[in-house]
Amino acid sequence: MADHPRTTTLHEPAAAPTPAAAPALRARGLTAGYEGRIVLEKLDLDVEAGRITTVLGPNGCGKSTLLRTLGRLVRPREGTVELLGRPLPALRPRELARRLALLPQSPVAPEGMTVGDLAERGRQPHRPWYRPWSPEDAAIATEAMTSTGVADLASRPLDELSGGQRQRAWIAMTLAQQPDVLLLDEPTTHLDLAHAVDVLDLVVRLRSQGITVVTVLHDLSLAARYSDTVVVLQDGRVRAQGPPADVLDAGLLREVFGLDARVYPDPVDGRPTVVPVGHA
Ligand SMILES: Nc1ncnc2c1ncn2[C@@H]1O[C@H](COP(=O)(O)OP(=O)(O)OP(=O)(O)O)[C@@H](O)[C@H]1O
Repeated sequence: MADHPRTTTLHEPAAAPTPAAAPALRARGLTAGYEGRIVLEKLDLDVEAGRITTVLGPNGCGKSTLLRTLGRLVRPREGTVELLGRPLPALRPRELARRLALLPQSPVAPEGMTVGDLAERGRQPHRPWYRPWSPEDAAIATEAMTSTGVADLASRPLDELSGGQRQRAWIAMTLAQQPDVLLLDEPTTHLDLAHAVDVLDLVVRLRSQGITVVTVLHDLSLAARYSDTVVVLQDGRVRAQGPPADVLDAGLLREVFGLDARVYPDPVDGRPTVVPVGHA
């Protein structure tokens, strides 16, 4: 009997394409928080693959907690999270780190660590203990620094950089990790508008490489400009989710943020621009 040609092997799980409709992240009935405090309650969320999703909501509403739970830094009390169709608890730490990178709000590096050291750290999940540092690792780390504009700073210690340079160095580390899904918690904090736009332009480039990005932003107009989807949190649940133009209106901003605002469509692309007027 003739052999049938094999198109896939058991050793190449990545070759199996994710169905287009499958979300990159799926949370169901997610209840999570900290000792004595529930922050997210029975939250459901689908994050579309290959898109930019931005989580919005007032201070303390649980945006970071949501990102940390999606990234398995906080273990849910109830409910499930699936990453690319697989339950988070089923993933080994190294495998999770190859698929998902989380950049927290205020990451801390050991004293004296350079930008180059940090980018190299991103390669750790791809290097088993028995495999030495390879030219491929070096090329990927360099590419990550180049795409974030910090290659010239490779030998500089992080603690001698400006806030914007440091932020881009951390993003370089997550890129060297080559994740499918990138969670960025307030990546534009401390950045002036031009540098914030640089970081968000980079996020757009990552999307064009097929990376799913979930970010937290406070600037509603920037969120509207750069996001495919916005997710508005209130009382531990998703209050609204969809394209910015469908979600961000004056009524929602009043109810969720207690903000009186005028929302205008941009004359060029129709994306909403939020002009705050005062406290609602
Ligand atoms: N490690 C922790 N231990 C206990 N409570 C925490 C911890 N981290 C956050 N919280 C609390 O959980 C709630 C949600 O915090 P979280 O940081 O998720 O909110 P956030 O929406 O990201 O806020 P912000 O916009 O201010 O960054 C807050 O009441 C906060 O005080």
